[in-house]
Amino acid sequence: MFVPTLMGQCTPEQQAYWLPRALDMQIIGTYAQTELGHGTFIRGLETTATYDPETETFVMNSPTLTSYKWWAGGLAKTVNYCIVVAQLYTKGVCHGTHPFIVQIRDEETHMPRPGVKVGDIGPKLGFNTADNGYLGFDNYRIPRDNMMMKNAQVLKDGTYVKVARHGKATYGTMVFVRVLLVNEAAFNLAKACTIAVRYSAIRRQCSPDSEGSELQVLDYSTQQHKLFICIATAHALQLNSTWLWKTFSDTLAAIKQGNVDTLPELHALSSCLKALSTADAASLIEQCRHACGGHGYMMSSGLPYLYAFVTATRTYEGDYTILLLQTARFLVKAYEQVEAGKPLTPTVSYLSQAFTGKKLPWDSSPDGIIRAFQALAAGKLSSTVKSLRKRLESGLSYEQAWELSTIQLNGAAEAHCRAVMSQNYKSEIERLTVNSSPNVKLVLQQLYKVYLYYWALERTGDLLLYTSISESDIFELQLRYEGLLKEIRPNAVGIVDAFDLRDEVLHSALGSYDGNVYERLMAEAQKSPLNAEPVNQTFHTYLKPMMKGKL
Ligand SMILES: CCCCCCCCCCCCCCCCCCC/C=C/C(=O)SCCNC(=O)CCNC(=O)[C@H](O)C(C)(C)COP(=O)(O)OP(=O)(O)OC[C@H]1O[C@@H](n2cnc3c(N)ncnc32)[C@H](O)[C@@H]1OP(=O)(O)O
Ligand SMILES: Cc1cc2nc3c(=O)[nH]c(=O)nc-3n(C[C@H](O)[C@H](O)[C@H](O)COP(=O)(O)OP(=O)(O)OC[C@H]3O[C@@H](n4cnc5c(N)ncnc54)[C@H](O)[C@@H]3O)c2cc1C
Repeated sequence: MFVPTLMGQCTPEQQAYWLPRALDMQIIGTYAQTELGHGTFIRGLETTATYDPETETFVMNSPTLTSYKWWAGGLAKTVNYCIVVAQLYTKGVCHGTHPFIVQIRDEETHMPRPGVKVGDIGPKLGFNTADNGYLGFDNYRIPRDNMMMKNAQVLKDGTYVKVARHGKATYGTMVFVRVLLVNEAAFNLAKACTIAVRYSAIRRQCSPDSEGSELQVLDYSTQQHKLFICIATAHALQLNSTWLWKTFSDTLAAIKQGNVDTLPELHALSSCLKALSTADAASLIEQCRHACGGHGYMMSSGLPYLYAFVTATRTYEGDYTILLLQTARFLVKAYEQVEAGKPLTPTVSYLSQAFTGKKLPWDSSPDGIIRAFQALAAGKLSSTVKSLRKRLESGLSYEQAWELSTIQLNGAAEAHCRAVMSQNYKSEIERLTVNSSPNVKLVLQQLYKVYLYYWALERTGDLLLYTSISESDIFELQLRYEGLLKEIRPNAVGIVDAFDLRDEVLHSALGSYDGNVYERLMAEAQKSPLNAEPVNQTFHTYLKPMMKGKL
């Protein structure tokens, strides 16, 4: 995050100075925004940077315990520079949060600079190879030039000048990383399902008839139900990530030309896609672990590491709930635009047809299911806005009415995101398989249908509310879904092999290409320190005296 922020928040002159040093790793940096007391609410950050025109420096201070920076990766022991997000004061006025480049350690000795308090925050659920740190300042001075001045400037005499065309321009790095995290979710989920599918082809358990041999667990319908949605979701996330990357690049190009019109839509999309992709990836990686039974619980399966790593992505760079609520803000505005007969931006354009007051006729084709997901999102949005307005009519303030409606707002944003993801999944497959063989097309479409049927069956309650789906339609969809799992089964191992992940990347005794699961599990077990000696010292110190009644 250090380098992208240098690129996004510095003037060309500042970039010319800092970027080569960072890219050559003459300096190592991190992004220190979150504090002990505040992560989500950026405007509530307490670290201060007060401009002193006499010395042309900013004085950095951490006025309270809760103002200490907390969490930045590499901060504890590795980095010597930081991007610090602090409340800017000049001429006695607070201008809100701004980013500053702050040297925290000596470039030669690596000792913390006087006035800097820095350390490690301690062990975490995962990410324990990263020294996430804390950081506090006591009247620590940095040169005026170290304020990142692309979007706002403080002149030598302390005059504050706003440059950016958009109020949230300084939040740009977060948007960028949210876009990258969708790709990261796809990659890690692909790893988990490669491990679980390969293992399920090796693992045999139970014999349905007394004569036959034990089945590969991959042959069980329930196992296919657990795993094939993981493969389909990895594809869906990968294709959505490519699409989102293009949307991001187009918006960035427009901003460079001075046009910020598409930023709100990009923010709404990157927020909900980051939220849903990280949450889905984390829960499906856990499902892959369940699919590997007891051996999935071994660290040597690789799955606990993956889960611990990915579950953090649901929180960092904007918590799941918070980001869905950002998308909900955008959706409520879109609803108001429909009411006012105004045009809508592309990803919400489906709303313009959606508020008919009638249930959408059910159609179980892939296009029909996408339209149903859109109807569901529109229906939820409409009910949410009704609740919001009812609360406003009862005399509540907008903020109070909004807060009471946030459960519904999150539901509407989730449904909208699922509809967007399904639509993108379909159009990207169509685009990418124009010249593919019929067999490749068939397999990709089978997976795509698994995604649609799975989520339609997960949301039958909502479909009953907002479409004309009947009990027999649901029954028929369930049978089609189960049939599809059997069609995919013969290709399942080939499909995960096609992720093309080397054993070194998977790092798993269960998921290696050669399938030598039991040999690898035993070899990993031999590495346990407890196996280094036949009798452990604890036997002599504790067990034996206890057994002899001498403890
Ligand atoms: C094909 C793809 C190729 C890719 C290549 C692949 C390579 C992959 C490998 C790379 C791996 C990448 C992995 C990287 C890992 C890095 C590790 C990261 C470690 C973690 C770091 C961090 O966590 S840093 C800290 C992050 N913190 C947060 O995210 C805080 C969350 N909070 C917020 O963002 C905001 O405070 C907020 C959204 C909650 C709200 O802010 P605020 O209170 O100030 O605003 P309002 O709610 O009042 O809203 C006002 C108005 O502004 C709009 N808005 C808010 N944010 C933005 C924004 N970012 N952009 C644009 N607009 C924004 C908001 O919607 C409101 O609009 P209205 O019009 O008024 O409604
Ligand atoms: C592994 C890891 C690495 C990180 N790396 C960095 C880093 O390099 N740099 C950095 O600056 N930060 C980093 N962070 C911090 C991270 O960005 C924050 O933890 C994250 O943004 C969530 O903020 P928070 O911890 O304040 O959660 P909180 O906001 O305190 O959330 C707690 C709960 O309250 C809910 N909540 C909060 N506000 C609202 C609201 N308005 N409405 C409804 N519900 C609400 C949330 O949904 C959540 O359930 C990292 C975090 C982790 C876990």
